[in-house]
Order: sequence, then C-alpha cells, then structure tokens
Amino acid sequence: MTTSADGWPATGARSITAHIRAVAEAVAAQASARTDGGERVRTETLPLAAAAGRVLAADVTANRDLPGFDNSQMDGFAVCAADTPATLPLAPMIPAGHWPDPLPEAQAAPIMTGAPIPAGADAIIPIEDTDATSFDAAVRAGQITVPEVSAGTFVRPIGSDARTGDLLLAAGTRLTVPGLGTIAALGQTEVAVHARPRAVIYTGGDEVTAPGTTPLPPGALYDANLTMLAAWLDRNGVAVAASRLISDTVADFAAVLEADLAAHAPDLIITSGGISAGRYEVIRQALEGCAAFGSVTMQPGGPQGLGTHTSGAVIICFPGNPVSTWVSAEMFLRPALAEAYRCTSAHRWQPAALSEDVTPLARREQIRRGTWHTDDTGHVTAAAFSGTSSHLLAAAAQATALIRIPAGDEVVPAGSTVQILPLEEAHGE
Ligand SMILES: Nc1nc2c(c(=O)[nH]1)N[C@H]1C(S)=C(S)[C@@H](COP(=O)(O)OP(=O)(O)OC[C@H]3O[C@@H](n4cnc5c(N)ncnc54)[C@H](O)[C@@H]3O)O[C@H]1N2
Ligand code: MOO
Repeated sequence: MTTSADGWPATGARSITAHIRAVAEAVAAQASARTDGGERVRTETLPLAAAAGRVLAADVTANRDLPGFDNSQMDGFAVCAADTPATLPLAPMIPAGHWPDPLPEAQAAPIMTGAPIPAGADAIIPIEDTDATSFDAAVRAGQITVPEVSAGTFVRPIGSDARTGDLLLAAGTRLTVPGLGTIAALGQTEVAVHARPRAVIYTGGDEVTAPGTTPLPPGALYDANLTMLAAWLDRNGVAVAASRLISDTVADFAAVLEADLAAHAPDLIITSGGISAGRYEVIRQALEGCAAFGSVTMQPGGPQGLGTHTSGAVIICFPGNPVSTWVSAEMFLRPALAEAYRCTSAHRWQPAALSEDVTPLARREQIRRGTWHTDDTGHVTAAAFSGTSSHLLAAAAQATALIRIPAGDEVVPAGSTVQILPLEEAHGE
C-alpha cells in the first residue's frame, strides 16, 4: 500500500486554497487515468428522466430539424399576409397533428398552436386580434375580419431551434432538464452517460455506534458521518459502493479496505475521523504509507489527509467531528468532483454583508454556519450562528449558508462584506 503521498509543508499548515488545489489535482489525475481508454472507462445507458445531472458520454447531434415543419405559434387564423387587412372567407379548420391542405387564395384557415402552416399561408393572426369571439362563432359566420400583418408573424419556421446535423450537446456536458428535453424531442428514449465515480466510505472509532443499535453503550454515540457522507456523495454525483463503520484496530480496517478495493475498484476512498493527534488514529495509522496527513488553516476541518492508493483510488481523509466532515466535503471534495468528473456543480460563493459583528480566529479561516437573506432591493446579508464548534451538528442543520470569515486579530464589524455559499438543499430566506 505505498504510492505517491501528497506532500504537505514540512512546517505549518496549508491554506484552504492550497488544499482545494491539492485535492482537485489528485482527483483530476485519477479521473484522467480512469478515462484514458482503458478498462476503467465506464458508461451506462439510462432512461432520459433518470439522467438529470449525469455527464453525456457521446455528442448529441440533431437527427431531424426542430421544429420539423413551419407551424403556428398561436391559436388563430392562417392567412397570406398580402391579403390583409380584409374580411376573408374561412377555409377548413387546421388542428395540431394534422397535415393541412393548401390555403385557398384569399381565405383564412382557423389554426391551432403547433399545427402545420398550410401552403399558401405565411402569417398567423391570433384569434383575439380578430372580430371572432370564438372559433365556433367564426365557423358559423363563415368569415373573419383580420388586421394587416406582415409575412412571418407568429410562424415558427422549420429548423429555427435546431438543424439536422447540428451538434446540440457535446460529450462531457452535464445534462440539464432542458438538455434531456432536447434529446427526447429528437425522438430518443435513452442516453449514454459516464458511470458515476465510485466511492467507498469509512468512519469509526470504538465509540461510534451504528444508528438503530440499542442500547447505546456508555461513552458511545451514534454515527452521523456515514449518513452525511453517503447523502452528500449521492447529491454530488458519486455512487457509494461500500459504507462501513470501522473499529480502532488498524489491521481490521486494512483488511476491510483491501476487500472493498478488490470488490468495488473504487475511484475514491473517503474517510472520516481517526486522523489527528490521538493514540488511536486508525485511519492515519493504516494509510500513512500512501497518504499525507497535516493541517489546513480552516476551522472546522483543520486536520486533513490526502493521497493516492496503489490501486489508483484517491484517498481523501476528513476529520471526524461531524460538522468538520460535512464542511470538508463541501470545501474540498465538491470543487474537485466538479472539475474532474463534472458530476456536480462548482461552488458559487457570493458577497454578502454581515448583519452582526463576528470575532475571527487569529490563524485559521472560519467556515461559519449561518443564514442569509436578500431584501427587496437585492441587498444580501448573512448572519453567522454564534457557536463555532465542530460538534454542533444540530445547529448546522439550521444553516442556509456557509460564511467565510478570514483569519485576523480584529472583530469583523457588521456591514463588512464576506463571501457566503448558499446551501442548495436549504432555503434562503
Ligand atoms: N491534540 C490534538 N487534538 C485534536 C486536534 C489537534 O490538533 N490536536 N484537532 C482537533 C480537531 S480540530 C479535530 S476536527 C479533531 C479531528 O480528529 P479526528 O479526525 O482524529 O477524529 P476523531 O478523533 O476520530 O473524532 C473526532 C470527534 O468526532 C466524533 N466522531 C468521529 N466519528 C464520528 C461519526 N462517524 N459520527 C459522529 N461523531 C463522530 C468523535 O467521537 C470525536 O468526538 O481532533 C481534535 N483533537
Ligand atoms: O478543525 Mo476541527 O474540524 O475544528 O473541529
């Protein structure tokens, strides 16, 4: 189990930015090795509605014109613009889904939205712009009075959205809802996408107990981190192949890891806990040969580990405090996944004015949990929760934003501009 351990500065800690880069580089190197024409390249074919957020494996080219024929943009009357303004006799009704006969000269055909424009017509007049109170009334009257229009009015021309042969979605695109609709509009039911990157996740320590276990032994607590990591990875486009609580025995963890690597060939090995300065740091002791451990000037999430296993899987180790685990995933793993696999979106930090004074840490940048608010004028404010400790998970569950408070010796006064990351799964006010 030896390979390129990620170098950490021999003295001191790494900045947040430096660790974001290091994780992104490790994941990018792994992802490009994985998609380098070898057997690790994996694609799968999914029904369209199941493919939102997935990454296209092949270009999507238009196999037809969209729209496929000139058609009406309005419920109204198809006319030849040169005949208007006029009172015109009515031609037969043209419902959507029926191919019409040509429009007789100097007549108007009632036509529905989406119906093909008859030969001889070149403009549509919406019913509300005529003297008809309804289509039935117009048919009864046998004629319609229309204002002057120019050719092309409310006509959706063939190919105005896409032309046969156009490249509509390039391989590597992350599929959006309109993207999936476009593929359906071409007549397809399925789409080939990159398989999600695969992760195995571990946390533990002798005190950490699986939820559902009763009674909870003295000194123990329920595991929150596997649930968070599994949910977070799923939301960010990663498949979780194995999720395990481990004991404090290094040999046991090493055996479990080897078995999971053989069974699942993961792209990512994600761990939580067991990496700081204690006597029983099982993750660190087991992975020290292939990952580097050090600290990042961030709170929560100071202790971190990063490396590449001989199997090719990237090893990413987060500290065990629950808020540290979650914030670390958000800060370090999300940008790396967005860049290397495009399976999630990159961060969108935005400026906001602090609504209250905040006392920073002297040497570590804080990622505070809090709320954000946009007023009627678009002015964005953010309020940090008072508690900063990384065990305050229930408080973090109330957060709608992460708030960056740079290290410093002086109070950051209310009104100061800071960067916030609105949390997609929580509602901004
Ligand atoms: N002497 C030092 N002690 C600590 C330092 C340090 O620099 N020097 N750093 C502190 C910081 S900051 C953090 S963060 C933690 C990180 O420690 P580990 O990553 O080794 O995590 P553990 O010790 O295993 O656990 C920390 C904490 O979190 C609880 N935990 C762990 N796993 C889970 C889980 N799956 N679900 C819920 N809670 C979990 C665990 O019981 C501990 O309370 O180290 C500090 N110490
Ligand atoms: O850095 Mo630790 O994550 O403060 O709690």
